[in-house]
Amino acid sequence: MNVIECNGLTKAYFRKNVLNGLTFTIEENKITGLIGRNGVGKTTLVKILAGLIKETSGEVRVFEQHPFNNLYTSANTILVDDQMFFPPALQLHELLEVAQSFYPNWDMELAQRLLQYFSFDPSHYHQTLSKGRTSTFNMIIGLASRCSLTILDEPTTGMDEAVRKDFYRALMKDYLAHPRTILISSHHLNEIEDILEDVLLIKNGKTLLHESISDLKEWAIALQGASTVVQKWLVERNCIFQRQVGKDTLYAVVRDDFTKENKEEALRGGVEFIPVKASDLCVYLTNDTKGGIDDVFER
Ligand SMILES: Nc1ncnc2c1ncn2[C@@H]1O[C@H](COP(=O)(O)OP(=O)(O)OP(=O)(O)O)[C@@H](O)[C@H]1O
Repeated sequence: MNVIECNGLTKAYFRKNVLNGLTFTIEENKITGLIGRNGVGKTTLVKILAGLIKETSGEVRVFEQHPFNNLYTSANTILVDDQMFFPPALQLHELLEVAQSFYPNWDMELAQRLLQYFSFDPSHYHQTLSKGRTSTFNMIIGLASRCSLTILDEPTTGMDEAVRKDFYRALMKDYLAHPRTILISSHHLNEIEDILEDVLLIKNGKTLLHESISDLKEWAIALQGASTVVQKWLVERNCIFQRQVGKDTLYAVVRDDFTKENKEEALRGGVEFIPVKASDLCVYLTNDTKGGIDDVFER
């Protein structure tokens, strides 16, 4: 079953389209990374999916229903981000009790164990927590709610390295024990790629790529060697990224559609084939220039 279906989804702010005909589906019980550059519309998209804002046009379905102001989808969806609002008069332990009354799959034991593990004082108030502690508490709510659709928008903002690692481990363990549909928006694909099954990459308000992480790792290949030789292999290929390495060596990333024979010939000519990390590929694909920041310094 598809938990999320978007078809030609657009969202405009002041007549300017942020989402521009976004089409994709997400199946149930998968962990998908929502990846895109700053300002591409990730938060806008997850707010639409969580029913907090309304699309401008196109179709959006969550659990086969329109999510905006929808009680069914909101009871089965949680959006964890740094804008989560909690009643300021309630202490942390009271917030857990309120959450328990709202989310049907809430696991109070897990929430309390995590609260203790991360050394929270249950009598503290949410608005007095530091940035990293706020993210950690919000993540506890996100995990313990066990919502069928769990959306995490930049969930590790402000967390230190140790807490980030604990968070991803906790997420993975709980997901394996209680599979659900998880959508994680993050700038740090390298940090989350080990736990992802799929990657949804957006650019210019559209789906640029929606692949399994294993396919993404083999989607492209880098060629490195003498510039003239590498250039020969770039003819009639769409070069995704290229960088001069040293005086006469070129590093170029292309779609990996080489045959075995092609590769053997290139290797004989001195070209080295280097795997491209999924996180690097996403950066290259979403760059507006082929050489990244180096282009700024080229004249
Ligand atoms: N309420 C709003 N009113 C007007 N413009 C908005 C509003 N919310 C977002 N935008 C604009 O929409 C664009 C997309 O913003 P959004 O926050 O969805 O991007 P994002 O991909 O989550 O960015 P980041 O990675 O930097 O968090 C930005 O140009 C932003 O300025």
